[in-house]
Amino acid sequence: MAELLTATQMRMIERAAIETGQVTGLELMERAGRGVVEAIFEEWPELGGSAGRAVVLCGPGNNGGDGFVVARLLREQGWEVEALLFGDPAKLPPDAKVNYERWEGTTSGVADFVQAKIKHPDLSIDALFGTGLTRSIEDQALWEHLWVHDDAEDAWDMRRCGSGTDIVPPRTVAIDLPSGLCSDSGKVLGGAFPQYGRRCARSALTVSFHARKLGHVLGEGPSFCGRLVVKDIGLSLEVDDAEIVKSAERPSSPSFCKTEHAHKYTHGHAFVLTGGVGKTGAARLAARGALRVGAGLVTLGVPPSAQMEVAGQITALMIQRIEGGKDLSETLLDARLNALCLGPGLGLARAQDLVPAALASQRSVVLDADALTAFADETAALLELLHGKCVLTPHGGEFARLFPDIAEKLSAMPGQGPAYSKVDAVRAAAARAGCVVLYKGPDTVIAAPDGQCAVNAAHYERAAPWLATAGSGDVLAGFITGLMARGFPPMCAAVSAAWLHVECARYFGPGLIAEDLPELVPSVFAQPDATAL
Ligand SMILES: NC(=O)C1=CN([C@@H]2O[C@H](COP(=O)(O)OP(=O)(O)OC[C@H]3O[C@@H](n4cnc5c(N)ncnc54)[C@H](OP(=O)(O)O)[C@@H]3O)[C@@H](O)[C@H]2O)[C@@H](O)CC1
Ligand SMILES: Nc1ncnc2c1ncn2[C@@H]1O[C@H](COP(=O)(O)OP(=O)(O)O)[C@@H](O)[C@H]1O
Ligand SMILES: [K+]
Repeated sequence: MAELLTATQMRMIERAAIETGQVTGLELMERAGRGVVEAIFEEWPELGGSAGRAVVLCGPGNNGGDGFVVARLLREQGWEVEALLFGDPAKLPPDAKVNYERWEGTTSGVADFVQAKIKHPDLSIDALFGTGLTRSIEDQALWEHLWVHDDAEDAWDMRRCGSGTDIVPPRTVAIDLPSGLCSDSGKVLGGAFPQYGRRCARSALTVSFHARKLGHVLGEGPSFCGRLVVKDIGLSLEVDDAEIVKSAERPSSPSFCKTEHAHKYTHGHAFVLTGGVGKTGAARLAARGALRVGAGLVTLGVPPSAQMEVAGQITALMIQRIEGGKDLSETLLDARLNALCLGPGLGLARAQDLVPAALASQRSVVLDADALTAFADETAALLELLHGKCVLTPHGGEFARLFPDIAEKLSAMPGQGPAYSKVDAVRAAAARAGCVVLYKGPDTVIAAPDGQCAVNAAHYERAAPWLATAGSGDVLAGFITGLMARGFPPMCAAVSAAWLHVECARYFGPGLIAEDLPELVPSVFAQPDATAL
């Protein structure tokens, strides 16, 4: 699986490579700068044939050092380049200082920017702060220059008139991270000036090194990065760190494949509980999802009032009357019913009755939607009943109801970096719940109580905005239930289902509705090379 690194982990990898003599810090910086220039010409091939004009904003650390490498390499290609340094050259860290000296060009201080020779550059490069940003940017002159970078050309005028704040100007490049973004959380750390609000430099292209950082995929990060390119700088990823967060991808083991000689019960029997009459659609979507991911059998547990409604809507699915918790406990005496799904359209009263019976059975259980909300006022009681075979699938509102203190920490304005992230929050929630928690969103984070964690990012090449449609979360709950019925361990089921969910949406594209999702599973399964990006 691809790793998503924190700033500390990236530094560990870099340090290990330097200390074992594989490479010097200076060589890494050179490779980083070369990677940025390469990415720029890959992104805008039209810039390759001509000598353009570039402004490079360099910061006081190694991110600034990368900037000086880029400045030099562009100049070597005949570009007119102006470098601006925020900070004291004498205080630059050693490798950055060497590259400052190698630059041998004029370097203005950031405060002189208004006198800068190059107006409306072809490229504006943000090498101010990368993984070393630890606090908010308090220098107003610097902050205004970030705006100029962000606002290159006409966007500046539009913003001055108070509009166009979402416009991404052309050819702005961030080295490693857009300055102002916290590399571990994707939260905006930089610039808390009342007249500008809390903002971060927005770039059209972000070029990072070795691996994605968490801040590229979490929270607001993707909206500031533009396109994200990761360049190899020759580091190896052999870090034995259980803390490392993975990027969700197609499972290899257990895999989605079915063995040739198995029969339907080998693949498990999923049981999805529905709400009352007029409220059964969500559970039917989940059940269809469970069937499509390969559960051998799927049965809907319906209250008597909804029996006719459900019977008229299903074919391969089966139906079983479940009036209340007592019925459910009796039904679950059949040990073949091995994975349960409660929540979609269940209704709060019915959830309060059925969830304790479901959890007492010690089966694999997915709790979603109403099954979570029903316990908002008695979370302690729910936490008491949860066990290691459960998966909770809250969206933001449900998460805040179940874990209000954690949600508050997550939404607090960060003062210092690294800021408390969605990864921190979901890990804390999973540890408290003693089971897997999948917190939905374009940056879905999945964590287990032992700290394992994965992010299923629907961003960049994997953007899936059409998943924001009623009922798509119900299908996801069904996917997880179906995979658990098949014997996938909870964490693996949740990560695989989240990955599949986004792949289905990408396969369909615009116009997707929740009903389409289960029907797209065969197409995604048939694509051997659908990969995590
Ligand atoms: N690791 C690797 O493998 C590789 C890393 N590489 C590159 O190095 C970058 C990381 O470099 P880095 O650690 O020097 O941090 P960086 O982002 O330059 O900032 C630190 C400086 O900013 C300052 N500062 C912080 N916050 C501030 C604020 N709010 N307002 C004002 N100042 C503030 C801080 O000051 P201090 O906190 O020390 O007072 C310090 O001076 C990384 O992103 C990548 O581009 C590549 O070369 C390839 C290999
Ligand atoms: N912008 C988006 N990009 C990608 N996925 C999204 C986006 N918005 C929502 N999703 C996904 O869509 C699903 C919505 O689930 P949920 O909020 O429970 O809605 P519902 O209850 O209507 O099914 C989740 O899996 C979530 O991760
Ligand atoms: K930067």
